[in-house]
Amino acid sequence: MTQYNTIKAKYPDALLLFRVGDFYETFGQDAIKTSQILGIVLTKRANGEGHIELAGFPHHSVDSYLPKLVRAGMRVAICDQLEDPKSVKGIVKRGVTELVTPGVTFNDQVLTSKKNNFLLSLHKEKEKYGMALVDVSTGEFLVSEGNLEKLLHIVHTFDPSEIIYQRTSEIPNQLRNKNVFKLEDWAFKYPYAYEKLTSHFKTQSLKGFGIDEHKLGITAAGAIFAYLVEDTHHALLQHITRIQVIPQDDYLMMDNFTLRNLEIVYSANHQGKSLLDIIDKTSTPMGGRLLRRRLILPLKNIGDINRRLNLIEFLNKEDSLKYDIKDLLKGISDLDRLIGKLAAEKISPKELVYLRQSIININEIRKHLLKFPDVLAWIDPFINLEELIEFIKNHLNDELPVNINKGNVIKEGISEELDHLRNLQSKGRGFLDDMCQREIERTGITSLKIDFNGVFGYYIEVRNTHKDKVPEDWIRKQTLVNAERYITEELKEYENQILGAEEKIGKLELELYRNVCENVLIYIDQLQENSKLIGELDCAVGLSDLSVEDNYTKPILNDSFSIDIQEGRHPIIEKSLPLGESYIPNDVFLDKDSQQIIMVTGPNMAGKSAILRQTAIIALLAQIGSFVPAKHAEIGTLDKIFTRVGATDNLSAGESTFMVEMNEAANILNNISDRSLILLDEIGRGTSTYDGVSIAWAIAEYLHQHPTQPKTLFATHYHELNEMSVNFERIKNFHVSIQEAKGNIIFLRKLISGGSEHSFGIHVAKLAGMPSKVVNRANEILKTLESTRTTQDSGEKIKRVTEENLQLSFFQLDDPVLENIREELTRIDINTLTPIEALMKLNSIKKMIGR
Ligand SMILES: Nc1ncnc2c1ncn2[C@@H]1O[C@H](COP(=O)(O)OP(=O)(O)OP(=O)(O)O)[C@@H](O)[C@H]1O
Repeated sequence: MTQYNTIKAKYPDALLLFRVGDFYETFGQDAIKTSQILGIVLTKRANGEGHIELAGFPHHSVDSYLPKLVRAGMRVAICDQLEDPKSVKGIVKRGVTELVTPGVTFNDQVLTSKKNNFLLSLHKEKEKYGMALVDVSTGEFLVSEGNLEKLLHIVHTFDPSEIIYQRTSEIPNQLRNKNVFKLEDWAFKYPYAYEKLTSHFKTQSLKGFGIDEHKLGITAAGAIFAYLVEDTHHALLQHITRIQVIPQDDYLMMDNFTLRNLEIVYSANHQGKSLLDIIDKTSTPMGGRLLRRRLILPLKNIGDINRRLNLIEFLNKEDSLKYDIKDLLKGISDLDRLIGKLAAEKISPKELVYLRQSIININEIRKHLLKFPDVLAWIDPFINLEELIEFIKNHLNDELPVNINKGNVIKEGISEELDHLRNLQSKGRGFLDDMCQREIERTGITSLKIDFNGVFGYYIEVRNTHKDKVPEDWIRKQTLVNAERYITEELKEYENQILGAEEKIGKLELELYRNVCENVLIYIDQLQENSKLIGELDCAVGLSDLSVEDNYTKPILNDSFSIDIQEGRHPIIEKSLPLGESYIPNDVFLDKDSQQIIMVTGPNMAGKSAILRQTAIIALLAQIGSFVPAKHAEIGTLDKIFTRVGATDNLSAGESTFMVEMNEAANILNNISDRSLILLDEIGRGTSTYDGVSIAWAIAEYLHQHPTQPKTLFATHYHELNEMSVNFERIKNFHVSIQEAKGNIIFLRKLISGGSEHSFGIHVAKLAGMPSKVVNRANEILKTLESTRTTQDSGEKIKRVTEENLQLSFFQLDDPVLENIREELTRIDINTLTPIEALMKLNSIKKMIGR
């Protein structure tokens, strides 16, 4: 326990797995947590005066238990026995060999194959943040700098599993619910960072990486090295071969709200699907991760986008080639992570087999592609790794065990010594059989046998009845009840050789295996390059399949300021419609100069939001270089997409819904550009009608008059906004059509030019099962309101309707009650009252009169 306490004191924030014999044990608070998370038994053991809690599991189960602990947000320090217990007297030396944290792990069970696992390091100076991101499992290493908004955008985009920051600085509120870890100040020093990075990359300066200017980013990156090497004991980082700046200017920007609202990588509800879920048909982890990255960082450069599109088009045409490639892709493992494990000396022989197979498949793909030289215009050539394949083939056996200790990894003919020892080992059994036979003949003891145990080694066993026939040169070693055990000189010598051989074979194989791994590591750059290309090719193959299966077309990207989509569809909704229903495609045309803002009105449930979102998603898919769900799409490239939806709840952030709505709208207005696409969905609805209409009107006006003239889709129930098109030439009215039949409505879901008069909200309330009393009363009020052309006097009208239709005469009531009711009624704002609130008000009025 003294040894345990000393080690534990060095890792107060981590859960310490303490190796004791064949078990990993936890003690005290760690044991309580471990037993809760893993559902294993918690025991107590006497400890000095009191008791200490204890929970443990067999060491071989660590691979299945460790991920559960890390997934539960634990930092786990693995403390191993550093020497062979057989070779020492007293307490065996122990030490922490690895600290596994949510953001630093190679464990396949903790990692998600199609998602990067980033660790983010933050360094703040004044109001500016330096950020560095590393995925230790794949070797990606990125830096960036910027204000809080940029930081939040990076966090949302890269979704780090863990954040490290300086002990003396404050973590922004918005990141408090993440796994955060404070690091000592010394780790965040620029000279330290510069030295660490240049010595890791073996360069004089960081100029070659284009990050030299990013002082804060470099400082944050240095802290990553401190954390990996000093804190978590991951010093073997050869697979981190470069550091890159996140070039934000190259990408189409979407803020957090937009990423969420368009359900790009996460669906809004648990059962739902995200855009990524719908379009991801990749076969490899590299392809899956790249597609995710592309979706959150779409391109702006038309040339780069077209390279991607042309590759998909090519694959669509070359069907049989695509089929062959897809088959080969399926046999390619997570090359990036295998390379990571190789560098960290954590790769098992079995995984080396996967690596070998992956390279073989890549080589086959390379050969296929060589037949089509045109492809080189769209994807860089794969590097020929035939030599490496040969090397692995020549050094390792075809079938390899999971664990190197199982042996039989290195091929015959590689090491003379190994072959000799193996020979000795395999001949061993025959030697013993021969000796046994010889001794039986010499002594006449027919039941004599030769065996082995851990205490005496090899021995000859003779039953007591034959004791008298034992020759003199045998040395007695042990007496049993019915038998005696002997050793001989010959047996001892054999034992020395054979036992030594086994141990030597183990050691030698391990050494040779490490050698092989080191030699494979020489090819790290080529392997990483091929892995990157596989990601790109896999993305293209997946998107090609998607375009064929779901009838997507190749978009045309240009420098114009318009978006012209014909028969566009919403890719997620079209996949989630009930059987038998098909998505109704729609045309959308937006142009900076002629049709800058489209005011979309139409009944509730008609499909207004769907049209807004599909327009953004189609543009976004086009800019990641994917075909799009439309008959025809011409997109003047966008640099920003903004979306705002009126009155979404954000109570958890401690802000009123309307405040959030206005905050976010303000953010849009302050950041627009001439290549922005803005979706405003019922903006203003979170306040009273008058305020709402006024704000919505003013926002639309502002966007119209803004020199950048950003393209905007504006869905609204404020039909008053249709009047804007009279005075604002680039605002055009459209509505989503419905058909009325016998008091019911049929949703046609077609976007048609012109405004609409009704919202049919009451009809939707009826569909939703609202009590008929409320529905009827709402219809009554609606009729009166509709007879009023202007909104100004509608309140008056409602009041009149209310007074005329009340069945209860106020004059029958006592005066104080009457006063209260009058007051209550005057406080009601009918324009913002929902049917449910109306019912509740009615109920409270009833209570006032004692009913
Ligand atoms: N073009 C379409 N084809 C088929 N179904 C559609 C289409 N557009 C929308 N829908 C269906 O109608 C539902 C409602 O659409 P949406 O949310 O866009 O309506 P809305 O007009 O914005 O409604 P509200 O004004 O109440 O917010 C969608 O969830 C989808 O199931």
